[in-house]
Amino acid sequence: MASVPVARLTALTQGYGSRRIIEDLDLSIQPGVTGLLGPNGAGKTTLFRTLATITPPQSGTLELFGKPVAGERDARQVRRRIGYLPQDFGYYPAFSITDFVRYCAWLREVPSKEAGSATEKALAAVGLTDRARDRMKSLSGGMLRRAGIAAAIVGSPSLLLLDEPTVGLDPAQRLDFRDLIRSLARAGTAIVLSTHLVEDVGAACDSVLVLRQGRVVHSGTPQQLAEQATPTAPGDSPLERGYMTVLGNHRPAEEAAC
Ligand SMILES: Nc1ncnc2c1ncn2[C@@H]1O[C@H](COP(=O)(O)OP(=O)(O)OP(=O)(O)O)[C@@H](O)[C@H]1O
Repeated sequence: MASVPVARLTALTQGYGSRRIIEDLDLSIQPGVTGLLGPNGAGKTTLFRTLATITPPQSGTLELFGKPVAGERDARQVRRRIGYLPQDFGYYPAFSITDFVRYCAWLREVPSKEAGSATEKALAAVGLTDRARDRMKSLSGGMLRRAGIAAAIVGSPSLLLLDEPTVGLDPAQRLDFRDLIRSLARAGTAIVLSTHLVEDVGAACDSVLVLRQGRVVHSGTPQQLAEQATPTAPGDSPLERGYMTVLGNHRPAEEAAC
C-alpha cells in the first residue's frame, strides 16, 4: 500500500512578483531521503521556501503531513515539525554554537525543559560537542555549515529540508553527513536534500527529483536516473550522465564523434 506523502504540491505556481519561476508543478515527497538536483536558477530554493511554508503558493495547493496548508494559521501548526537549512542562513555572530542551536529550538517551539538535551543531541550528531562554546563568528565554512545542520535537526523534525548542506564540508565530513541523514531517515525523518553533487544523491538518496526551469524532468530512484544516460552524455559516472541526459544538455552523437 502506498504511504501518505509527507508533502504534496498540486498545480503549484510560484515566483517573484510577475516573474514565474515554477509553473503548474505537481509533486509528492515520500518518506525517506529525496535528492533535489537542478542547475543554478532551476527553482530549488524557491521550492524549498514553499515546502517550508515561508512563501505561500501564488496558486495551487500545498499539503503537509496529509493536511492542507491554506494560510498562516495552518502554516504555524506545521512549521514546528519542519527543519529547514537555507543555503545562506542568518545568525548572531556573537552567539555561541549552543546559543544558536538552542535559539532555533526555541523558534521551533521545542518545550523549554527538552531544549537543552535536544541541543546537545543535535550538536553531538554533527560532531560539534567539543566546540559548543565557540562563537559563530569564529567558525570555518564547514563548521558553520555543521552548526546549521544541527539547528535544522534540533527537536527531531518530521520533515527536514536541506538546501546544499554539504557546501564547505571536507570529504570526511561529507561521509559523516551521509551517515547522519541515513540514520535520521531510519528514525523516520523525511529528508529533502538539494545539492549540486550528484554523487551525494547516489550515495544517500532513495529517490531523486531533477528540476529544470521550474519543471520536474525526472522523478524516480537514482538507479532509474542513471538508466536514462545516453552513450554520448557527458559525465564521469552513470548517474552524472543520466542527470545530464534528462537536462537535455548532452552533446548530440555527431558532435561527440568529432
Ligand atoms: N527574491 C527573489 N526575487 C526575484 N527573483 C528571485 C528571488 N530569488 C530567486 N529569484 C530568481 O528565481 C530563479 C530561481 O532561483 P532559485 O534560488 O530558486 O534557484 P536554485 O535552483 O535554488 O538555484 P541555485 O542552484 O543557484 O541555488 C532564479 O532565476 C533567481 O534569480
